[in-house]
Amino acid sequence: MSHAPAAAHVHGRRSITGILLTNLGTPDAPTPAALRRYLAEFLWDRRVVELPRALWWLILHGIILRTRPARSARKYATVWTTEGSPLLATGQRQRAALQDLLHARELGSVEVALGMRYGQPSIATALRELREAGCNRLLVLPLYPQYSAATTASTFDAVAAELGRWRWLPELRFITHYHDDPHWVEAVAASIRHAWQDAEPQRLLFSFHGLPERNLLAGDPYFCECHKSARLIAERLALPDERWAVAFQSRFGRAEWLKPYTSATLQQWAQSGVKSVDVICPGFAADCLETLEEIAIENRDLFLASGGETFRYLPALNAAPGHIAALATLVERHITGWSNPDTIDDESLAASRTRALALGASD
Ligand SMILES: C=CC1=C(C)c2cc3[nH]c(cc4nc(cc5[nH]c(cc1n2)c(C)c5CCC(=O)O)C(CCC(=O)O)=C4C)c(C)c3C=C
Ligand SMILES: [Fe+2]
Ligand SMILES: [Fe+2]
Repeated sequence: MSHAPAAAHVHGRRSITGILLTNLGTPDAPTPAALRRYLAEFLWDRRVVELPRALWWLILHGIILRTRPARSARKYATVWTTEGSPLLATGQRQRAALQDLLHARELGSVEVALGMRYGQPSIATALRELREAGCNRLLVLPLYPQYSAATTASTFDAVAAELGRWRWLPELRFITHYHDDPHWVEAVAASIRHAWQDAEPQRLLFSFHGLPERNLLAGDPYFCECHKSARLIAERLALPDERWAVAFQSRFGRAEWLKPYTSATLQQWAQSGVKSVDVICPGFAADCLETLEEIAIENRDLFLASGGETFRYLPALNAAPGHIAALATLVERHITGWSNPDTIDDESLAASRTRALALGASD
Protein backbone atom coordinates (compact mmCIF):
# COMPACT_ATOMS: atom_id res chain seq x y z
CA MET A 1 0.00 0.00 0.00
CA SER A 2 1.53 3.29 -1.06
CA HIS A 3 1.16 6.40 0.99
CA ALA A 4 2.55 9.90 0.86
CA PRO A 5 5.77 10.42 2.78
CA ALA A 6 5.02 11.44 6.34
CA ALA A 7 5.59 15.12 7.04
CA ALA A 8 8.88 15.55 8.86
CA HIS A 9 8.25 15.61 12.59
CA VAL A 10 8.74 19.19 13.67
CA HIS A 11 10.58 19.78 16.91
CA GLY A 12 10.30 22.84 19.06
CA ARG A 13 7.96 25.74 19.58
CA ARG A 14 6.62 28.19 17.02
CA SER A 15 8.42 31.46 16.44
CA ILE A 16 6.67 34.47 17.94
CA THR A 17 6.99 37.87 16.32
CA GLY A 18 6.90 40.94 18.54
CA ILE A 19 5.77 44.22 17.03
CA LEU A 20 6.90 47.24 18.99
CA LEU A 21 4.77 50.27 18.13
CA THR A 22 6.30 53.47 19.42
CA ASN A 23 5.44 57.12 19.58
CA LEU A 24 6.88 60.20 21.23
CA GLY A 25 5.24 59.93 24.63
CA THR A 26 3.45 62.32 26.84
CA PRO A 27 3.40 63.54 30.45
CA ASP A 28 1.59 61.44 33.09
CA ALA A 29 -0.71 64.33 34.01
CA PRO A 30 -1.38 67.90 32.85
CA THR A 31 0.44 69.31 35.85
CA PRO A 32 3.65 71.35 36.15
CA ALA A 33 5.37 68.57 38.13
CA ALA A 34 4.56 65.89 35.54
CA LEU A 35 5.51 68.26 32.70
CA ARG A 36 8.82 68.99 34.37
CA ARG A 37 9.68 65.26 34.53
CA TYR A 38 8.59 64.71 30.94
CA LEU A 39 10.36 67.75 29.49
CA ALA A 40 13.55 67.03 31.47
CA GLU A 41 13.74 63.57 29.86
CA PHE A 42 12.64 64.70 26.37
CA LEU A 43 14.78 67.80 26.10
CA TRP A 44 17.90 66.14 27.49
CA ASP A 45 17.94 63.71 24.52
CA ARG A 46 20.93 64.71 22.39
CA ARG A 47 19.01 63.64 19.28
CA VAL A 48 16.43 66.33 20.07
CA VAL A 49 18.65 69.20 21.13
CA GLU A 50 22.03 68.98 19.46
CA LEU A 51 23.81 71.61 21.58
CA PRO A 52 26.98 71.02 23.65
CA ARG A 53 25.85 69.31 26.87
CA ALA A 54 27.31 71.71 29.44
CA LEU A 55 25.82 74.77 27.76
CA TRP A 56 22.45 73.08 27.19
CA TRP A 57 22.29 71.82 30.79
CA LEU A 58 22.57 75.39 32.04
CA ILE A 59 19.87 76.65 29.66
CA LEU A 60 17.56 73.68 30.24
CA HIS A 61 17.77 73.61 34.02
CA GLY A 62 18.46 77.31 34.53
CA ILE A 63 15.71 78.69 32.29
CA ILE A 64 13.43 76.31 30.38
CA LEU A 65 12.46 73.92 33.17
CA ARG A 66 11.63 76.87 35.42
CA THR A 67 9.01 78.35 33.12
CA ARG A 68 7.84 75.93 30.43
CA PRO A 69 6.31 73.17 32.63
CA ALA A 70 3.57 75.45 33.97
CA ARG A 71 2.82 76.94 30.56
CA SER A 72 2.76 73.54 28.81
CA ALA A 73 0.64 72.03 31.62
CA ARG A 74 -2.07 74.63 30.95
CA LYS A 75 -2.06 73.70 27.26
CA TYR A 76 -2.19 69.96 27.98
CA ALA A 77 -5.16 70.59 30.31
CA THR A 78 -7.16 71.85 27.30
CA VAL A 79 -6.79 68.52 25.44
CA TRP A 80 -6.69 66.03 28.35
CA THR A 81 -9.49 63.43 28.32
CA THR A 82 -11.06 61.03 30.79
CA GLU A 83 -8.74 58.41 29.28
CA GLY A 84 -5.71 60.65 29.85
CA SER A 85 -3.41 62.09 27.21
CA PRO A 86 -4.84 61.75 23.68
CA LEU A 87 -1.50 60.53 22.30
CA LEU A 88 -1.34 57.66 24.77
CA ALA A 89 -5.05 56.75 24.68
CA THR A 90 -4.96 56.65 20.88
CA GLY A 91 -1.71 54.67 20.97
CA GLN A 92 -3.41 52.03 23.10
CA ARG A 93 -6.32 51.83 20.64
CA GLN A 94 -3.91 51.58 17.72
CA ARG A 95 -2.05 48.77 19.48
CA ALA A 96 -5.21 46.75 20.15
CA ALA A 97 -6.62 47.29 16.66
CA LEU A 98 -3.35 46.31 14.97
CA GLN A 99 -3.09 43.21 17.16
CA ASP A 100 -6.63 42.17 16.16
CA LEU A 101 -6.11 42.79 12.46
CA LEU A 102 -2.78 40.93 12.36
CA HIS A 103 -4.43 37.98 14.09
CA ALA A 104 -7.29 38.09 11.60
CA ARG A 105 -4.78 38.02 8.74
CA GLU A 106 -3.28 34.80 10.17
CA LEU A 107 0.37 35.76 10.00
CA GLY A 108 1.42 33.34 12.73
CA SER A 109 1.99 34.26 16.36
CA VAL A 110 2.21 38.02 16.61
CA GLU A 111 2.26 40.16 19.75
CA VAL A 112 1.92 43.93 19.57
CA ALA A 113 3.21 46.18 22.36
CA LEU A 114 3.22 49.96 22.75
CA GLY A 115 6.26 51.83 24.04
CA MET A 116 6.77 55.56 24.37
CA ARG A 117 10.13 57.22 23.77
CA TYR A 118 9.63 59.52 26.76
CA GLY A 119 7.48 58.82 29.80
CA GLN A 120 5.34 55.73 30.32
CA PRO A 121 4.88 53.01 29.17
CA SER A 122 8.54 53.15 28.17
CA ILE A 123 10.18 51.38 25.26
CA ALA A 124 12.10 49.25 27.79
CA THR A 125 8.84 48.16 29.46
CA ALA A 126 7.25 47.26 26.12
CA LEU A 127 10.32 45.31 24.98
CA ARG A 128 10.32 43.29 28.23
CA GLU A 129 6.63 42.57 27.72
CA LEU A 130 7.45 41.12 24.29
CA ARG A 131 10.31 39.09 25.77
CA GLU A 132 7.93 37.68 28.42
CA ALA A 133 5.56 36.70 25.61
CA GLY A 134 8.39 34.61 24.14
CA CYS A 135 9.12 36.74 21.07
CA ASN A 136 12.22 35.64 19.19
CA ARG A 137 11.66 38.09 16.35
CA LEU A 138 11.17 41.80 16.74
CA LEU A 139 9.86 44.42 14.36
CA VAL A 140 10.05 48.02 15.55
CA LEU A 141 7.54 50.40 14.00
CA PRO A 142 7.98 54.00 15.17
CA LEU A 143 4.74 55.81 14.30
CA TYR A 144 6.61 58.57 12.47
CA PRO A 145 5.82 58.42 8.74
CA GLN A 146 8.73 60.77 7.95
CA TYR A 147 12.21 59.95 9.21
CA SER A 148 14.12 62.39 11.37
CA ALA A 149 17.08 61.82 13.64
CA ALA A 150 15.20 63.66 16.42
CA THR A 151 12.39 61.10 16.41
CA THR A 152 13.18 57.88 14.49
CA ALA A 153 16.88 57.65 15.33
CA SER A 154 16.16 58.56 18.93
CA THR A 155 13.72 55.63 19.06
CA PHE A 156 16.44 53.37 17.72
CA ASP A 157 18.76 54.60 20.50
CA ALA A 158 16.19 53.68 23.15
CA VAL A 159 15.63 50.23 21.64
CA ALA A 160 19.39 49.66 21.44
CA ALA A 161 19.88 50.83 25.05
CA GLU A 162 17.39 48.24 26.30
CA LEU A 163 18.54 45.41 24.02
CA GLY A 164 22.10 46.24 25.07
CA ARG A 165 21.21 44.69 28.43
CA TRP A 166 19.82 41.45 26.99
CA ARG A 167 21.80 38.25 26.67
CA TRP A 168 19.65 36.66 23.97
CA LEU A 169 18.64 39.09 21.23
CA PRO A 170 15.65 38.57 18.97
CA GLU A 171 16.07 38.77 15.21
CA LEU A 172 15.51 42.46 14.58
CA ARG A 173 13.98 44.73 11.98
CA PHE A 174 13.44 48.45 12.30
CA ILE A 175 11.13 50.47 10.02
CA THR A 176 12.78 53.83 9.41
CA HIS A 177 9.88 55.56 7.60
CA TYR A 178 6.72 55.05 5.54
CA HIS A 179 6.19 58.57 4.18
CA ASP A 180 5.64 57.30 0.61
CA ASP A 181 3.96 53.98 1.34
CA PRO A 182 1.03 53.80 -1.12
CA HIS A 183 -1.40 52.33 1.43
CA TRP A 184 -0.60 55.04 3.96
CA VAL A 185 -0.79 57.80 1.31
CA GLU A 186 -4.19 56.48 0.22
CA ALA A 187 -5.42 56.32 3.84
CA VAL A 188 -4.59 60.01 4.32
CA ALA A 189 -6.08 60.94 0.93
CA ALA A 190 -9.25 58.98 1.75
CA SER A 191 -9.66 60.86 5.04
CA ILE A 192 -9.48 64.16 3.13
CA ARG A 193 -11.94 62.98 0.47
CA HIS A 194 -14.28 61.96 3.27
CA ALA A 195 -14.14 65.43 4.86
CA TRP A 196 -14.70 67.03 1.47
CA GLN A 197 -17.96 65.19 0.91
CA ASP A 198 -19.53 67.95 3.01
CA ALA A 199 -17.57 70.96 1.79
CA GLU A 200 -14.33 71.69 -0.01
CA PRO A 201 -12.13 74.50 1.32
CA GLN A 202 -10.34 76.98 -0.92
CA ARG A 203 -6.99 75.81 0.38
CA LEU A 204 -5.47 72.76 2.05
CA LEU A 205 -2.47 73.20 4.33
CA PHE A 206 -0.22 70.25 5.14
CA SER A 207 1.31 71.17 8.48
CA PHE A 208 4.25 69.13 9.78
CA HIS A 209 6.10 69.36 13.08
CA GLY A 210 9.14 71.61 12.66
CA LEU A 211 12.82 70.90 13.07
CA PRO A 212 15.80 73.27 13.32
CA GLU A 213 16.88 74.36 9.84
CA ARG A 214 20.45 73.27 10.60
CA ASN A 215 19.27 69.64 10.85
CA LEU A 216 18.22 69.85 7.18
CA LEU A 217 21.58 71.39 6.24
CA ALA A 218 23.33 68.59 8.15
CA GLY A 219 21.61 66.02 5.92
CA ASP A 220 18.42 65.04 7.75
CA PRO A 221 15.87 63.80 5.14
CA TYR A 222 12.85 64.90 7.19
CA PHE A 223 12.09 68.09 5.23
CA CYS A 224 12.22 66.26 1.89
CA GLU A 225 10.06 63.40 3.15
CA CYS A 226 7.41 65.82 4.41
CA HIS A 227 7.28 67.47 1.00
CA LYS A 228 7.11 64.13 -0.77
CA SER A 229 4.27 62.91 1.48
CA ALA A 230 2.28 66.07 0.78
CA ARG A 231 2.86 65.88 -2.98
CA LEU A 232 1.82 62.21 -3.14
CA ILE A 233 -1.36 62.91 -1.16
CA ALA A 234 -2.19 65.96 -3.33
CA GLU A 235 -1.62 63.85 -6.45
CA ARG A 236 -4.05 61.20 -5.27
CA LEU A 237 -6.63 63.96 -4.76
CA ALA A 238 -5.76 65.49 -8.16
CA LEU A 239 -5.43 68.77 -6.28
CA PRO A 240 -3.97 71.64 -8.34
CA ASP A 241 -0.75 73.19 -6.98
CA GLU A 242 -2.41 76.54 -6.17
CA ARG A 243 -4.77 74.89 -3.71
CA TRP A 244 -2.27 73.35 -1.29
CA ALA A 245 0.98 74.11 0.53
CA VAL A 246 3.36 72.66 3.09
CA ALA A 247 4.27 74.45 6.32
CA PHE A 248 5.98 73.65 9.63
CA GLN A 249 4.60 74.15 13.13
CA SER A 250 5.71 73.78 16.79
CA ARG A 251 8.85 75.91 16.67
CA PHE A 252 11.00 75.72 19.80
CA GLY A 253 13.69 78.18 20.87
CA ARG A 254 15.28 81.07 19.02
CA ALA A 255 17.06 79.35 16.11
CA GLU A 256 15.66 79.30 12.56
CA TRP A 257 13.38 76.32 11.98
CA LEU A 258 12.08 74.77 8.77
CA LYS A 259 9.98 77.27 6.81
CA PRO A 260 7.45 78.47 6.02
CA TYR A 261 5.90 78.49 9.48
CA THR A 262 2.31 77.28 9.73
CA SER A 263 1.10 80.35 11.62
CA ALA A 264 2.71 82.79 9.14
CA THR A 265 1.22 80.91 6.18
CA LEU A 266 -2.30 80.93 7.63
CA GLN A 267 -2.04 84.61 8.48
CA GLN A 268 -0.80 85.47 5.01
CA TRP A 269 -3.57 83.42 3.37
CA ALA A 270 -6.23 85.10 5.46
CA GLN A 271 -4.82 88.57 4.73
CA SER A 272 -4.71 87.85 1.00
CA GLY A 273 -8.42 86.98 0.98
CA VAL A 274 -8.52 83.22 1.47
CA LYS A 275 -11.72 82.55 3.40
CA SER A 276 -11.69 78.79 4.04
CA VAL A 277 -8.87 76.37 4.86
CA ASP A 278 -8.51 72.80 5.96
CA VAL A 279 -5.35 71.90 7.85
CA ILE A 280 -4.11 68.33 8.02
CA CYS A 281 -1.00 67.08 9.85
CA PRO A 282 0.16 63.90 8.10
CA GLY A 283 3.29 63.64 10.25
CA PHE A 284 1.21 62.81 13.32
CA ALA A 285 -0.10 59.24 13.46
CA ALA A 286 -2.20 60.22 16.47
CA ASP A 287 -3.75 63.47 17.58
CA CYS A 288 -1.87 65.11 20.39
CA LEU A 289 -1.12 68.48 21.95
CA GLU A 290 0.50 69.73 18.74
CA THR A 291 -2.61 69.11 16.65
CA LEU A 292 -5.53 69.46 19.10
CA GLU A 293 -4.22 72.59 20.81
CA GLU A 294 -1.69 74.25 18.52
CA ILE A 295 -3.58 73.69 15.26
CA ALA A 296 -7.22 73.21 16.20
CA ILE A 297 -7.24 76.00 18.81
CA GLU A 298 -4.30 78.44 18.44
CA ASN A 299 -3.98 78.47 14.65
CA ARG A 300 -7.74 78.44 14.17
CA ASP A 301 -7.98 81.58 16.32
CA LEU A 302 -5.15 83.16 14.36
CA PHE A 303 -6.72 82.42 10.96
CA LEU A 304 -10.14 83.70 12.02
CA ALA A 305 -8.65 86.80 13.66
CA SER A 306 -6.74 87.56 10.46
CA GLY A 307 -9.87 87.63 8.31
CA GLY A 308 -10.46 83.94 7.55
CA GLU A 309 -14.03 82.62 7.85
CA THR A 310 -13.90 78.81 7.90
CA PHE A 311 -11.16 76.77 9.49
CA ARG A 312 -11.25 72.99 9.79
CA TYR A 313 -8.64 70.76 11.35
CA LEU A 314 -8.83 67.34 9.69
CA PRO A 315 -8.00 64.77 12.38
CA ALA A 316 -5.02 62.43 12.35
CA LEU A 317 -5.66 58.86 11.16
CA ASN A 318 -5.58 57.70 14.79
CA ALA A 319 -7.16 54.21 15.12
CA ALA A 320 -9.30 54.52 11.96
CA PRO A 321 -9.66 51.20 10.09
CA GLY A 322 -7.90 52.56 6.96
CA HIS A 323 -4.88 53.53 9.06
CA ILE A 324 -4.68 50.22 10.88
CA ALA A 325 -5.02 48.34 7.58
CA ALA A 326 -2.17 50.36 6.06
CA LEU A 327 0.02 49.70 9.11
CA ALA A 328 -0.86 45.99 9.05
CA THR A 329 0.15 45.77 5.38
CA LEU A 330 3.42 47.54 6.15
CA VAL A 331 4.06 45.14 9.03
CA GLU A 332 3.11 42.15 6.90
CA ARG A 333 5.78 43.01 4.32
CA HIS A 334 8.39 43.04 7.07
CA ILE A 335 7.42 39.92 8.99
CA THR A 336 7.34 37.51 6.11
CA GLY A 337 10.73 36.17 5.17
CA TRP A 338 12.71 36.23 8.41
CA SER A 339 16.04 34.47 8.18
CA ASN A 340 15.61 32.35 11.30
CA PRO A 341 13.35 29.29 11.05
CA ASP A 342 9.65 29.22 11.91
CA THR A 343 10.27 26.95 14.87
CA ILE A 344 12.72 27.32 17.69
CA ASP A 345 14.08 23.88 18.59
CA ASP A 346 14.98 24.32 22.25
CA GLU A 347 15.24 20.55 22.60
CA SER A 348 17.91 20.23 19.94
CA LEU A 349 19.84 23.21 21.26
CA ALA A 350 19.76 21.75 24.77
CA ALA A 351 21.04 18.41 23.43
CA SER A 352 24.04 20.15 21.89
CA ARG A 353 24.66 21.96 25.14
CA THR A 354 24.53 18.72 27.13
CA ARG A 355 26.95 17.11 24.71
CA ALA A 356 29.34 20.07 24.84
CA LEU A 357 29.27 20.11 28.64
CA ALA A 358 29.98 16.36 28.72
CA LEU A 359 33.04 17.03 26.55
CA GLY A 360 34.26 19.44 29.21
CA ALA A 361 33.42 22.88 27.79
CA SER A 362 32.96 24.38 31.23
CA ASP A 363 36.06 22.91 32.88
C1 LIG B 1 13.21 71.02 21.32
C2 LIG B 1 13.06 70.56 20.15
C3 LIG B 1 12.04 69.70 19.56
C4 LIG B 1 12.24 69.00 18.40
C5 LIG B 1 13.49 68.98 17.53
C6 LIG B 1 11.03 68.29 18.14
C7 LIG B 1 10.83 67.45 17.03
C8 LIG B 1 9.68 66.69 16.81
N1 LIG B 1 8.61 66.47 17.66
C9 LIG B 1 7.68 65.67 17.05
C10 LIG B 1 6.45 65.23 17.57
C11 LIG B 1 5.85 65.70 18.76
N2 LIG B 1 6.33 66.71 19.57
C12 LIG B 1 5.46 66.88 20.61
C13 LIG B 1 5.61 67.78 21.66
C14 LIG B 1 6.76 68.55 21.91
N3 LIG B 1 7.83 68.77 21.06
C15 LIG B 1 8.79 69.56 21.68
C16 LIG B 1 10.05 69.94 21.19
C17 LIG B 1 10.68 69.43 20.01
N4 LIG B 1 10.13 68.56 19.13
C18 LIG B 1 8.27 69.86 23.00
C19 LIG B 1 8.99 70.69 24.03
C20 LIG B 1 7.02 69.23 23.13
C21 LIG B 1 6.15 69.18 24.40
C22 LIG B 1 5.08 70.14 24.48
C23 LIG B 1 5.58 71.49 24.79
O1 LIG B 1 6.01 71.75 25.92
O2 LIG B 1 5.57 72.31 23.86
C24 LIG B 1 4.36 65.98 20.46
C25 LIG B 1 3.10 65.92 21.34
C26 LIG B 1 3.23 65.07 22.58
C27 LIG B 1 1.94 65.00 23.36
O3 LIG B 1 2.04 64.61 24.53
O4 LIG B 1 0.85 65.29 22.91
C28 LIG B 1 4.61 65.23 19.32
C29 LIG B 1 3.78 64.10 18.76
C30 LIG B 1 8.18 65.36 15.76
C31 LIG B 1 7.45 64.51 14.72
C32 LIG B 1 9.42 66.00 15.60
C33 LIG B 1 10.39 66.01 14.49
C34 LIG B 1 10.16 65.73 13.27
FE1 LIG C 1 9.97 15.78 19.29
FE1 LIG D 1 8.07 67.93 19.18
